Formats: sequence, C-alpha cells, structure tokens
Amino acid sequence: MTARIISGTEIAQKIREELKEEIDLLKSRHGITPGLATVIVGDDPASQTYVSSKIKSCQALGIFSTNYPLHESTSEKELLYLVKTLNDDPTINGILVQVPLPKHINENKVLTAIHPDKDVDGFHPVNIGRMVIGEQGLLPCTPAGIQQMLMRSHVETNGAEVVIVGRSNIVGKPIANMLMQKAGGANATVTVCHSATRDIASHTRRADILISAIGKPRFITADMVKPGATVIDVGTNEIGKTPAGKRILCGDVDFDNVKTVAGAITPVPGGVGPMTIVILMANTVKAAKLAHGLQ
Ligand SMILES: Nc1nc(=O)c2c([nH]1)NC[C@@H]1CN(c3ccc(C(=O)N[C@@H](CCC(=O)O)C(=O)O)cc3)C=[N+]21
Repeated sequence: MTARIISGTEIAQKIREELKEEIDLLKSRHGITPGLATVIVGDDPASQTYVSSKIKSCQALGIFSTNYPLHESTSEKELLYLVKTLNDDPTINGILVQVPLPKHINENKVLTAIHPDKDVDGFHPVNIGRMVIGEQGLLPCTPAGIQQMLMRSHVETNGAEVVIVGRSNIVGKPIANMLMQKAGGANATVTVCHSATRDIASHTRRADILISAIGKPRFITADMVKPGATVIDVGTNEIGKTPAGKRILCGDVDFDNVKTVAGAITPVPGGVGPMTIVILMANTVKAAKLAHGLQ
C-alpha cells in the first residue's frame, strides 16, 4: 500500500486562481490594488529564496509589492522606523518582516510594532489572541495553509487525534490552537510534543493526523506512524546542494518509508511550503479589503 500524496503545489494553484478572480474584481469594481511590503534584514540565502518567491507570487496575481532588503547591521531603531512608515503608508496593506532577525534586534518588539490590521503573518500578539479565542483575524500563514490542505483534501478533523511535534511560535503553537477550535474550526483533540516529551513515538503512534514542525531531517520514521494516518511535513531542511548550487531539501519525515504506512502524506518540496506563500497572498487581499471596509 502507498499513501495518497497531498500536493501543496496543486492546492495552492487552485487557491491562486480563486484569488486572481477576487483581485481582478477588487480592481475593476473598487479601484483597489492590494499591496505587500517585505522586509529582510541580512543576507541569509534561505530567507532570500522565500522572499523572492513571495515577490514572484505577488507579480503573478497583480498584488503590488515592495521589498526592503536591509543590511545585517541595521539597528532596531531603524527597523522600527521603517515599520512605522509602512504602517502609515496607505498603498501598503500587508507588512512581512522575515524572521529570524539578527540577534541584536528584539524580534517581539518589531513584530508588535506592525499594525495588527497589516500583520499578514499573523504574528502580532493581538492577532494571536484573536486566533486563540476563535475570532476572525489574520491567521499565521503556515498553520492556515495546513488547515486548507486538510479541508481541501477531505481529511476528517472532527474528533480526530492530532499530534504535533514542535512548539514554535510560528507553527506548533498556532496550529495546535487552530485545530482544537470548535466554532468554524477543526474540532480535533490535540497533543503537542517537544524536546522534553518523554516518549515521542508513543504519542505519534496514536495520531490520526501527525504534523511535524521541528526542523530535523527524517526524524519521523515509519514505526512512529499509525497505519492509515495523515502525515503533514512542515520541515524544510537543507541537506546539501546540487552541483549547480540549488538547495536540496528534505522534510522532517522519512518520506520513502513513511509513505508505505501512512494513508496520506505531504511531500517536501511541493507540500506545506507553497501553501504558506499562497496564504500570505490571501492574507494580503483580506487586509486590503479590511482597510477599505469591505469585510
Ligand atoms: N515573517 C516570516 N514569515 C514566514 O512565513 C516565514 C518567515 N518569516 N521565515 C522563514 C519561514 C519559512 N517559510 C517558508 C515559506 C515557503 C517555503 C517554500 O515555498 N518551500 C518550497 C521550496 C522552496 C525552496 O526550493 O527552497 C517547497 O517546500 O516546495 C518554505 C518555507 C516562511 N517563513
């Protein structure tokens, strides 16, 4: 038996088509062009790859985008000043500051400075609070992308045992909250494992839906997966480079072996990554509508 592959590339393509229609209508009916500002501090090559795919995606959809590549030595004060300028700029509906930031900058301070209505990453404490109480707001991109993948590939979440490996602020914690939500939510039973969990496999083997977001190549092996389970792999670990210099990516899941046990599985690349980017586009459109009182 081999698992059904849940293609993030295909689902993201479908969502892009829906968004394109919505953006065209916003332009023709309301004269609104959504705008996204991306800010990247320093020259981490992985961050640059992500930001450039975000920019390409904006161009394909007709979202206005401006990128601010800042030097590694940029001060916290300078970055806060840029955020304030973007908060006050009416052509910008969404602001994304790529994380992690250099160590001399207080990340939480910067993320909190972004206006919550322009926080297309869903990282502002106000949006995190809204998410926890199940109120409409801007949801973090990777967790919202996972939820769309589950919904659109008809994976039953109601009453399901979900086990999440990893408790980061950008994936583990928010996805746990979203999947346990009742009203309009997934209504699942959620367990979160982390580095102090005593026996991770004893938890993962109970999972109907297993989500790994720890950044360790092939950490989830076949013996840790319940037969027929849905496995969502959030890892994008670089394990080497091709002779041409292209990054070779590997997920947190030992894909070749796990796919013989699982019922459904997401690949890396082509799984959660493309979903993250399309949700960022969707959040930018949502923020633009919000800014013009259309939602
Ligand atoms: N403020 C902020 N928001 C983020 O959303 C954010 C961030 N900072 N910092 C880093 C992480 C990571 N992240 C990814 C996005 C797309 C892919 C993606 O598209 N991956 C492709 C492969 C891309 C490649 O070839 O490198 C795939 O999985 O198919 C991966 C990772 C967003 N992040």
